[in-house]
Amino acid sequence: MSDTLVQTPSGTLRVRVEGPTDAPALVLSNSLGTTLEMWDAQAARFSQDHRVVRYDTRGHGGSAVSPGPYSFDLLGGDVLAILDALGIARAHFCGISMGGFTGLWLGVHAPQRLDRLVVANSAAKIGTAEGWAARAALVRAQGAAAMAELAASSPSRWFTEAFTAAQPALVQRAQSWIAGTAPQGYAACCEALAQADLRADIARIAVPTLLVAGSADPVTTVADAQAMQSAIAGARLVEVPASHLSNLEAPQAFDAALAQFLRG
Ligand SMILES: O=C(O)CC1=CCC(=O)O1
Repeated sequence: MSDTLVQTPSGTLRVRVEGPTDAPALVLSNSLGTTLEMWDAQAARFSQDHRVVRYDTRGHGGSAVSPGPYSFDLLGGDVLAILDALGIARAHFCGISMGGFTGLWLGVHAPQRLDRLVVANSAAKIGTAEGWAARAALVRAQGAAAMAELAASSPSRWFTEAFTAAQPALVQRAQSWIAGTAPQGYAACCEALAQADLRADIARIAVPTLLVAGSADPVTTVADAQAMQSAIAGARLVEVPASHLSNLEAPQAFDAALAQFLRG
């Protein structure tokens, strides 16, 4: 499987494209501390009838670790650069957590590039500015040691205890993504999250929107998704039996919700 490197003025982005070139495009955007591989199951399924475009968010995986702090103007602009490079005028977009926030940004700032928007396990304001700033400072100060700690504690943020016990290989694979994330890139994304707040803006989102919430998500809660549903006209909300990385913990429910929504 070969990846494409898309050039932007501030570094390259690792992009993987699968599926028929003339099919509707579906962009998949990863969460903090993961890579485009988090979407393997969804890419296998949806590339049957979509041109699936997934990428490593800046600072992650094989994408540039450009100097931070980042912002969602930058991370959203990266998606537009990918669409431009691939000659895609409009796409469906599905992002999870930080990737979901990128989707909200696109819904507010670049709706002309979106067909349908899926925002999974996310919120118009994720966590607190202080919490993200503290995490970024720790990672910048301690580097690899801090990333190892974050990898060790990631199952409690990402998965239910039952899933962690039942699926150790998958959980270890997810931990390998965060353990392999460049500290400077991770910190720069935490700094973007610290500044990110679209609560006053998401009412402007007019593209058809699906919100996916994990019933056991301690990071971005069902209440966060309900608040977005109240703000975004016509938004649908589906709750799946999972914690934060719901596409990994409940792929059948996640994929069914996504497939039904994309069918229109
Ligand atoms: O802190 C985490 O690992 C969970 C998370 C918050 C934003 C995101 O993308 O992941």
